[in-house]
Amino acid sequence: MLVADLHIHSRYSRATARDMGPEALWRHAQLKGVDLLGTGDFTHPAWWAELAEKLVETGDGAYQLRPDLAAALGESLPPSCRRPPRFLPSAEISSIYKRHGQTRKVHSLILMPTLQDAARLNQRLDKLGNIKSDGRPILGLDARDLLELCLEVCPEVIFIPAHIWTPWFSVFGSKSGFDALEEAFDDLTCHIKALETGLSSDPPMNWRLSALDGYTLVSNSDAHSPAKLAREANLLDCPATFHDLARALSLGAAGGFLGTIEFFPDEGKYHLDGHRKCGLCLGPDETRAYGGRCPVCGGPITVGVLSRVAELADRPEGYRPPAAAHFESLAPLDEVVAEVLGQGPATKAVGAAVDGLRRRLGPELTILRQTPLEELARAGGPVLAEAIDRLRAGKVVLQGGFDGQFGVVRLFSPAERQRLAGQKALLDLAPVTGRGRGRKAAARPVDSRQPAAPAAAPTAVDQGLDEFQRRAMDYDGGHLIVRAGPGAGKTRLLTARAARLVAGGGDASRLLLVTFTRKAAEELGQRLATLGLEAARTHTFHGLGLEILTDHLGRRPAIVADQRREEILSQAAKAVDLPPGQVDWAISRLKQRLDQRPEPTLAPAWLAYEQALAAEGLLDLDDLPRQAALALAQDGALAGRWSGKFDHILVDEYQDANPVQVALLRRLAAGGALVAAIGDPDQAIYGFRGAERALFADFGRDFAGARSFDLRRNYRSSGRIVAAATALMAAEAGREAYAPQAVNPAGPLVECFEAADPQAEAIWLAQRVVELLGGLDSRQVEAGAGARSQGFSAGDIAVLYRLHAQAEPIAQALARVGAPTQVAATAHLAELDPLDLRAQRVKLLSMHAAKGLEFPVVFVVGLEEGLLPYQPPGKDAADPDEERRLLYVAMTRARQRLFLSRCCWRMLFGESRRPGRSPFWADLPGELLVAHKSKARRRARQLVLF
Ligand SMILES: Nc1ncnc2c1ncn2[C@@H]1O[C@H](COP(=O)(O)OP(=O)(O)OP(=O)(O)O)[C@@H](O)[C@H]1O
Repeated sequence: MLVADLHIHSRYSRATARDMGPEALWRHAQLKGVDLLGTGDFTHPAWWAELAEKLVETGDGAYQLRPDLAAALGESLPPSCRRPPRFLPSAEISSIYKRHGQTRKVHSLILMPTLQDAARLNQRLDKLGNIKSDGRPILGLDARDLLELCLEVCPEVIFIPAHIWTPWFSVFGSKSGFDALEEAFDDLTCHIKALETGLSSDPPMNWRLSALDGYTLVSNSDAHSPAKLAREANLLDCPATFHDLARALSLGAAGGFLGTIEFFPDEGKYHLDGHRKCGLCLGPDETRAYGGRCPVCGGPITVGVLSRVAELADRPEGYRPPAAAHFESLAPLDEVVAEVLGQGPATKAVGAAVDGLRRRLGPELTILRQTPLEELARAGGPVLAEAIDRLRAGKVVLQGGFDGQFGVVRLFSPAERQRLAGQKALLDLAPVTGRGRGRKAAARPVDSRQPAAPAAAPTAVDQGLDEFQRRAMDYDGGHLIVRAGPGAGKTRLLTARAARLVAGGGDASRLLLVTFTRKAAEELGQRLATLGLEAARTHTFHGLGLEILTDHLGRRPAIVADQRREEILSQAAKAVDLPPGQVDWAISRLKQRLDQRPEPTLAPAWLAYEQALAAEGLLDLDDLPRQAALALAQDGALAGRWSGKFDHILVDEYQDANPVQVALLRRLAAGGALVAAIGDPDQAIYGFRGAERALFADFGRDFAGARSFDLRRNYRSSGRIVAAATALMAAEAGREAYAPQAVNPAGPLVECFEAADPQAEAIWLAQRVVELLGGLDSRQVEAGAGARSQGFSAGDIAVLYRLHAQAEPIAQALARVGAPTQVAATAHLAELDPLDLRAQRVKLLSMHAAKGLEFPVVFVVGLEEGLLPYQPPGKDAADPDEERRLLYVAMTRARQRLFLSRCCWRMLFGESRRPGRSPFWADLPGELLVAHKSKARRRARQLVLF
């Protein structure tokens, strides 16, 4: 028979013993009596490398410690315990994500046949999240998608939902789990063969759910130190190989799965309900009587495993399914000896006694389970024999654990213990009454499941457009321009208008939608497709230019490759003695206008650049819309074809238009197409690229007879966020009044933080993220983050900054707390793993890149002089009005929570600086803000921006 412990952690996981290395695992497995051990943490690159170096394949589907290492260590083991374990690559992954509108935190145990398979999985995971910062990585990947990925990498994978009942981090957990496996794993549920019951539940509790009948119930230690190995384990009657294990888990008894070694579930940290801070421990009935609220402080009671099982159970307590496997409840040997000796389990005396017992009798599990009582008495005295006899018979006194506090197993009553302390003998002791739980779960009727929270009723306005949006959607009297504030539903209006035009008899293929970025065009295209409008044309200005030019030339124009363009630019820059970057920017700006005329200082470079491109028959990207507009003006036949091509042209983000783009639109509309432009001049942030905000106001001049509409409602942000952002804009000198109105309630105050330095800012931010997510691991949960949970997932949070260089310390601080993080995707969508798009992570991106997006929670960092408005050294300061609009865009991305921060010290452009607050800070009304300040910290000099 084999003892298998499949779930442990290495020293690369948080809060683990330093000696959790392959050698110590090998040694302690033998002291405990474990034959087959999961390596734990194969996802961690350093641990994987150590395993690859120190383990060798057995040849039949498992691993063993390298013989030379084993030989060197063998001497340190008592001969009675020498039975080297085998290893299988294992890992645990924490998935934290939103599903069906709720934050889910689910842990999964994964076993792979070989380290090479593990490496292939790691490669994929590495792209989806941070697997380097912790042996048990946290990913924003749905547990179902994780299973899909594992199956893709290795169809034989063993995937086991871990400790399925723990409240905070499991598939059935009361705090963030599901009510059924199918809810979590959907179509892939059939690939799950086994469930790990965890320390706080034992098989009889699980037998109460008929839904679990088909699964093998496994138990593992989840050990963080060698001493805890095999505190729970599996008993197998099969060879110690991956495939035999997989077979046993899938077939149960028929495959050689004999049963499990269990903790008394009462000892687990979450067996009963309670509130540790208030010292309150409750049984399921009491929790219900208190309505789930702590009677001392009014906070939520942490509902433990017993209650949660009772909630989902469809069978009475005590039911035993016919196919149920055997199980034994034990306590660790050091705890038993500690009670016999009346000393703590970690004391020297207990350690020495346990050593002695192992030397004489063999591994700990053998002592606890199999050694005859007489032999135990001979080796350890009659009290020990009595203690182990009681343990085997389940005659123990239990005090249940609750809300993160371990329970207690006692083998002797207090009176017995007192007597023992005096006489060290047990001969005349009356037996303790049979195994009793501290509290029992009341049998609950089968149908007493809590009904699922009713989904929020859709409001009438949710289902469509409001009256103002509708008016703009329906208008067909000519050109129109819609001025709409942030969160006013511009995208919604755009697609609705397209759908309305087609529904009213329009031809979808004569509909053109124009956006500024490829990403926006792709998203819009997808939305239109869901409305059945695949035939509508969705283009960027560049894409449109390319099509028109292709038609004009009768072939696709050749576009200069990036590298060649750089060479040409640096040649051209030599003609004027300017840096190539500056020449690039100046040339690009010139090409945003039709009537470009370079300044004399730039003219030689411009000429050299244009001649070089022309000599090779190439165009650059800026040429596409520009040359297209020129071609339409010059080539009558072309103009004829294109000016009649569309009935309607819809343009998003019109405040970002430049003169070339407007010219192009005018030529396309010359045949009678109606142009509908939507935008928000307060969000014009691309002036530095040549966009001209004034074109918005000039729409009526460019498109005669245009009617203008105003959308003032803000559907996105809470009232205080809207008020703060509006005040920011209202402070701009000489600005016409424009006040969006929040549809949502006021919501919480905007939180502001003044940090000593970027590191302090990053740490503060990471702590807020931990709270918003309700804790990412059990330490954080037990430190109170769980109770402060606000129901957000990592994907709900964005951190926005002015310069990319600000991201680094924040990404590091987030990695330290284990938050799944993604620094602005640089890869093009097509290059990403499809799961990448689904992974839920805290997004770090520039304020510019956040344009058009929205997030429940937004942090805007670095509100300082020099950064906002941006003032690069030796160059002109950025336009302060445009910088104000940029902050406005950033703040208005937030739906529910907005955090603003700045640093009092920063290394910027190689200079140590003590920047004051951004001047915009003063424009935010104090009554909307709540301020925090960091304690003085040592400057983190290593944090250097540039
Ligand atoms: N009529 C409406 N009823 C309810 N919700 C709406 C309505 N119109 C828009 N919304 C919601 O308001 C939010 C903002 O909409 P959208 O992203 O289209 O705004 P936007 O005008 O493009 O904003 P921004 O310019 O700030 O990027 C979205 O969550 C959208 O679903």
